[in-house]
Amino acid sequence: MSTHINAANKNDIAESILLPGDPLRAKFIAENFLDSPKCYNEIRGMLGYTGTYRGVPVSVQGTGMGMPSMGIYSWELITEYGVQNLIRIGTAGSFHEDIKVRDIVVGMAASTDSNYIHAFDVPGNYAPCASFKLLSELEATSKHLDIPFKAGNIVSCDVFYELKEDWWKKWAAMNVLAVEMEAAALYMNAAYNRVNALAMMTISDHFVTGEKATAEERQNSFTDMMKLALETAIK
Ligand SMILES: O=P(O)(O)O[C@H]1O[C@H](CO)[C@@H](O)[C@H]1O
Ligand SMILES: O=c1cc[nH]c(=O)[nH]1
Repeated sequence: MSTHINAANKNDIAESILLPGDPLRAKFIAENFLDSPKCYNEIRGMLGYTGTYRGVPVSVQGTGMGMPSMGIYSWELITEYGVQNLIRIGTAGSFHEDIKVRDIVVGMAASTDSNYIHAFDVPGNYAPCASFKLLSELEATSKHLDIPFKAGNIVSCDVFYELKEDWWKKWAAMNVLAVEMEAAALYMNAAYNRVNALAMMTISDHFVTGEKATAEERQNSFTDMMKLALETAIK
């Protein structure tokens, strides 16, 4: 048991885990994709489950919104439960016309406006990046399942409701693909602890066209991303 996760034993959580921000997305995945799922965490309603996917143990854990919350869950999963492969499956807002709502975007790197890096006291600007191992496995899975994704730099922001309407355009000018709120913290925690992390997001909002997915879609659909993540997790 750790401060925010009350799994009884270390072995109650698998070595590979999917991390949606929304705990009800975790429940949906457990109920629709895992065999014999068992709920190991209900603290704060941040649901976590372990089951098997095609015979291999896999867990799925809600992480909440924002870097402090992702920071807490990923740190406890890595340092107290020995999790080795952490795959965020989130939603994001697209900055580019050719990256559409329901497309899947993978963060090869995660720029950020947060100061989460202060915890590690590096003497310069740190570039949080994805695990090459997981990214290579995802690429193979994507070809096999014929589920495409776009990979590039994303940005993890602290503020969802920015006051300046065109705040995102400067990130878009640097070819940053999309915004979400957790990947950078996940990548930093994983790097520091020498484990593998990858963040993939389905586009739910579009900054250019104004299109938006519904809350229900963000919770229960986006199943292509779930399949890609599960197949990558069991490699
Ligand atoms: O859908 P999730 O995984 O929560 O991800 C995105 O959605 C939330 C904002 O609505 C933030 O957590 C952001 O990163
Ligand atoms: O952080 C996020 C997630 C989805 N859509 C956004 O606009 N921002």
